[in-house]
Amino acid sequence: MSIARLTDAERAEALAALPVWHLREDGLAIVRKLKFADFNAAFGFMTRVAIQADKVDHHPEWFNVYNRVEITLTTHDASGLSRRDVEMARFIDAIAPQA
Ligand SMILES: C[C@H](O)[C@H](O)[C@H]1CNC2=NC(N)=NC(=O)C2=N1
Repeated sequence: MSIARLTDAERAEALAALPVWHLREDGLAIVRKLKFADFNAAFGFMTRVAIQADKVDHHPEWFNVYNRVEITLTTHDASGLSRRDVEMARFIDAIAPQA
């Protein structure tokens, strides 16, 4: 099912409210890097994100090495950013350890 891509104004507003995320160079995704105490903490976090992702049918692109996780959010069905990315970013920020 298709979902609307954010307008430039909506994207700017969303990013202003997500200060720990940055816009990917092509403007089609947002990225956040996280660091945890160890692999167990990183993978525990990823598991919680995975359960939420499946629940809302919106899945992250991510990369993990030991205690580091890099998350990219984009909406494939919109070929860019949608409100689903913003909602997922908010969920991630809510469960991420404080920086
Ligand atoms: C069929 C299924 O609903 C879609 O393919 C969903 C699954 N998860 C998804 N995840 C992301 N990140 N973008 C999508 O467009 C997307 N679409």
